[in-house]
Amino acid sequence: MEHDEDEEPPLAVQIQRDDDQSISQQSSVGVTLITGYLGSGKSTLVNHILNSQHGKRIAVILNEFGEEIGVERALINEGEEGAVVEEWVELANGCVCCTVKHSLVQALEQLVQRKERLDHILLETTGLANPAPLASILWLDEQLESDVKLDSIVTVVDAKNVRFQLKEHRGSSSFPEAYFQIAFAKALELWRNSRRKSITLTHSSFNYIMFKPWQTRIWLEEILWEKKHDMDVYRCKGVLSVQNSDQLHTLQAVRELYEIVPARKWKKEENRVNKIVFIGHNLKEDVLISSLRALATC
Ligand SMILES: Nc1nc2c(ncn2[C@@H]2O[C@H](COP(=O)(O)OP(=O)(O)OP(=O)(O)O)[C@@H](O)[C@H]2O)c(=O)[nH]1
Repeated sequence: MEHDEDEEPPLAVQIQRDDDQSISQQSSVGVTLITGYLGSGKSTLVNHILNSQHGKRIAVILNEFGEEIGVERALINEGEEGAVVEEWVELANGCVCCTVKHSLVQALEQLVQRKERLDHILLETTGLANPAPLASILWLDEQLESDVKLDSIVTVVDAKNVRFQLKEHRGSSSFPEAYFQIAFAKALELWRNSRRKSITLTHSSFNYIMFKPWQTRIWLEEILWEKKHDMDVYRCKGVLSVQNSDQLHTLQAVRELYEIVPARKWKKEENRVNKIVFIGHNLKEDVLISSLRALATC
């Protein structure tokens, strides 16, 4: 091949780089996994983070069992200014550590591809999630590796009930979720000093009912305190439409402790619904439904 000795070599051209863009492409978004047993205070912690003045753009991924959808989000108040949550993703139909892994990966991919870059992602698991498979998704998935990274696993522990939760499974061949959640934690949040069955009371006929809070309290106390129907209710949570109130009320119970409190105003476009989730042993759906119906007709 002949070379023209006089030919000038091509000039090296400086590539103009948008520094901000290159930095943002290099750095990955941190994911904090918030785990902990049923009713330990995960949503309360998420609420606290979202309402703190940190100026960060945070997305929240909530994992709920199918029928709980909508309840969990109602229990987390978005900040007064409304801009604290950049994006909500609700993963339904199972536990994120087993059956909805694929949706989690998709949700993470979508979040990191957003035009507006996120500063952080909070992933709140169900109370019965084992964090190990989740940690491995966030560590090993090559496609995700460059965009998201596992920042930490925070396990919220209910100091009042943790001993009971751990003892309950002693001697059984399977480890309880509570063990795994604590074993994998980078940080333990100590709040408040076997598979369970979950029943969701949600029926179109309940949606037009406006409950009286004092009657609802009596109904709940009969179930939780007096064990009137011989059910072992570990956790109960829900949203209620209450008489003479424009506020959506939330119902929260962990064992015998419970509260029914106004959370926020019902939105104009929103249907006032009633939805209550029970988690425990020996739950009797027919008894719960009939006693709740009786309450509504009082
Ligand atoms: N006294 C007290 N109550 C708390 C504390 N943290 C949470 N709670 C209450 O415990 C109940 C359950 O709290 P959540 O934050 O909904 O618990 P969770 O872990 O998200 O519950 P699940 O999603 O069902 O697993 C609510 O009534 C909270 O108000 C705490 O530090 N002290």
